Amino acid sequence: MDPQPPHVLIFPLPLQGPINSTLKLAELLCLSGGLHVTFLVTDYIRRRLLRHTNIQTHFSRYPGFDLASIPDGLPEDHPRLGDQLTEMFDALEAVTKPLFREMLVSGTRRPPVTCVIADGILGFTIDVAKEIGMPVICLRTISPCFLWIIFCLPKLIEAGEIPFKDKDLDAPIRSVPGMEDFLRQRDLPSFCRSSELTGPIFKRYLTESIQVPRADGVILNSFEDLEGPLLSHIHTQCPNLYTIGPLHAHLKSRLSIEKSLSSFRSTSFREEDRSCLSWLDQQPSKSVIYVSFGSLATMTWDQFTEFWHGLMNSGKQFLWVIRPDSIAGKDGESHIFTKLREDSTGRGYIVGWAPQEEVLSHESVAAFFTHSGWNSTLESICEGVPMICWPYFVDQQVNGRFVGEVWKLGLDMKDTCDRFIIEKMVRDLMEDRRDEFLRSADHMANLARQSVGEGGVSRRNLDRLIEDVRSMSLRTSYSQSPD
Ligand SMILES: O=c1ccn([C@@H]2O[C@H](COP(=O)(O)OP(=O)(O)O[C@H]3O[C@H](CO)[C@@H](O)[C@H](O)[C@H]3O)[C@@H](O)[C@H]2O)c(=O)[nH]1
Ligand SMILES: C[C@H]1CC[C@@H]2C(C(=O)O)=CO[C@@H](O)[C@@H]21
Repeated sequence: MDPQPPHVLIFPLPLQGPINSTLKLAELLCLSGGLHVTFLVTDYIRRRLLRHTNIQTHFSRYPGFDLASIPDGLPEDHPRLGDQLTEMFDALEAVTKPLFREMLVSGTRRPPVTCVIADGILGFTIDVAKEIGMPVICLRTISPCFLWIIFCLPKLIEAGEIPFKDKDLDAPIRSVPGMEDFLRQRDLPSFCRSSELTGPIFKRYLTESIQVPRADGVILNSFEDLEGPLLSHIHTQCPNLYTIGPLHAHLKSRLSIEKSLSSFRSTSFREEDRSCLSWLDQQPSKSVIYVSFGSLATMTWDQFTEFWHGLMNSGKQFLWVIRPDSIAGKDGESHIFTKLREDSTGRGYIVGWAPQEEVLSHESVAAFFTHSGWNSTLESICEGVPMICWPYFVDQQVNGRFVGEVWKLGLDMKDTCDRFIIEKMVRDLMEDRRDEFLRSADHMANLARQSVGEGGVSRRNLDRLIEDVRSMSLRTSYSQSPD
């Protein structure tokens, strides 16, 4: 049989965070030339991408690119948010898995798919690929430090370190190699706490610790200078690692070489309020703290008021992203935020969704109050913006610990929400300890830039990934029924 032209089908977890970074990978593969790339999203996500982004116009420049979609088995009005996410995973398993298999074996994709790159939390994609003899590479859009904790879950259980028995959240955790000196109970994901150890999200991650090492390779959205010795630990589980991040910076670096290609306007499937950029233009240099907790995190009204008073009492200018669905019990009550904008006497500016990468690169932004989602963390690192971390769930707890304790790029405020602590941390980061954090933030930003630049390690790892995808495609021997 003649060798197939390499055709990669990329299947991200259908949520804003994972899609942001995976779309960057898709474009990097398109830029490499000679690869067909199918980006597979759910029908729900496709409609939102088409409504809120210029994805079709943008990718029309790549003849080998195709945006495909597949049902996720949920009703259109399902929130696909918060604690209903387990319903999303169940529906993907029950409804999407057989359709995904059919898509691969039916031969309807032209040219036939020769390699799958899928989010490692979607374990069924590995099962299907292995069943039909298709090469499969896992992409993990969460932090490598969290991925390593996932791989250590069996060890943590065996050592009796999870679930926590005495709930002393400052008690050290000793069963994660490479983190013995600084990991505490409170830095583990919330699903490790006894009430959730039998929950669906814990079981999903426990499965992941077995599934991901079955893949032919694992792609990490990070860079070797940031992760250091941790990668050698992950390597014991996944010998074929491609550390090619930060993906957003990597794509920006490649596009700057192409010159003729403008970068993607936005991958957000929420309407961005770009008026915040005009507000930032009116602020003095390095005078603003940007506050944003990602696409999934929510807070109570009490927590919101603590943040409001803490920010107002800090005396600093603040730009705050408050998604309409992010405050419990206040869903869609946007009039509250209009009034808050008036009450903040010009000190604060509130939007429902911001062009975050542009905000973080703006001259007036000095600090980032973040939930420590991995995309936000990398974006802040690349812009040299110090962080205050207020993690919500999954990888964010350990990300916040690495930012505060290991990389020294900011302060970790986890497990508290008090207006006086918020005020003090904002002042520390923007005044009293500003120079200390700026030095380490500038240094890490330079290392990030070098890793994705000409000759950089992430650049070389991407070249290896592309070569491996080509050679895997030559070996793809699974049988496909004719049209
Ligand atoms: O107003 C906003 C707020 C965010 N963003 C962007 O949205 C993305 C948010 O991603 P992330 O910071 O990773 O947070 P989440 O949306 O919460 O991402 C989920 O997915 C990530 C990657 O898998 C995980 O690391 C997180 O913990 C998980 O919550 C980033 O690219 C931001 O630039 C905007 O464009 N505008
Ligand atoms: C809500 C989270 C469950 C799994 C996803 C995830 C991951 O481990 O890939 C991290 O955060 C969110 O994107 C999802």
